[in-house]
Amino acid sequence: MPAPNPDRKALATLGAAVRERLAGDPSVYKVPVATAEIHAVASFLSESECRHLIGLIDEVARPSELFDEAYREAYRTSYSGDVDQSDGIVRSIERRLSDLIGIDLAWSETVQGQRYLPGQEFRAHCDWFDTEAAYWPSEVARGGQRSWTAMAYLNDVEDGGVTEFPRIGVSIPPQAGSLILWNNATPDGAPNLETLHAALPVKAGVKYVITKWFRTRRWS
Ligand SMILES: O=C(O)CCC(=O)C(=O)O
Ligand SMILES: [Fe+2]
Repeated sequence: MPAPNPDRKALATLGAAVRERLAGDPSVYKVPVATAEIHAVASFLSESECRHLIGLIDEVARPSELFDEAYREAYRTSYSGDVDQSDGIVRSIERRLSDLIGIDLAWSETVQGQRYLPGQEFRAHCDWFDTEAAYWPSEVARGGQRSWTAMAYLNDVEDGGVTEFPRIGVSIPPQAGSLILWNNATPDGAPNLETLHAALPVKAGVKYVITKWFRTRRWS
C-alpha cells in the first residue's frame, strides 16, 4: 500500500506556482531534464556574502576533526547545523530567496550550514520525508513535506564535492555564489524519486553550502 500523502494536492498547487515564477525570471536557468525540475542561478550570493556565511559556519562547526573521525563511515559525514538566524546578512539572503522562489519565508525551515572536509560526503538520499517514519506525524503538524530545496555553494572546491543526481544524470560542481533549486515533488504532488542526490566526497579543499527547505504549509 502506498504511504499516505496528505500534502499531495497542496504540493501540486505550490509546484505550479513556483514553476511559473521561475520560468518568468531571466536569472534562472532550467536544467534540461524531463523528469525533475532543477534550476540554477549563477552569482545568487556575492563574494562578501559567501565569506560572511563561511565565517558563521566555522563559528558553529566545532568540534570538527575528532568528531568527524568517529562519523567517517556514516551516511552523512559533513558538519551540519543552524547558522545564526538573527544575523542581518542571513536575513537579507532569506528574503531574497523567498522573493525569487515565491514562497513565504514562514513556510521554510531555518537556514542550515554545511561544511565538508576532505573525505566527507553525503550519500545518495531524497530530501523528502518518509511518511512511514516515526517522525512523520510531528512533521505533518509542522508544515508537512519538504516541497522545494534551495542550496547555495559558498566556495569553489579544489577537487570533488560535486552534487550528483544519479537517476537523471545531472552533476553540479560547486561554484561560489551559485544557487540550485529543485522540486522534491512531481507536478501532481507525489514524491519525485528522480531527485535522489548525493554530495560526492571532497577530495581536496573544503566545501561550504547553505540549504533551506521550503515546506508545503507554514513551518513551526
Ligand atoms: O552538499 C550537497 O551538495 C548536497 C547537500 C544535501 O543534499 C542536503 O543537505 O540535503
Ligand atoms: Fe539533500
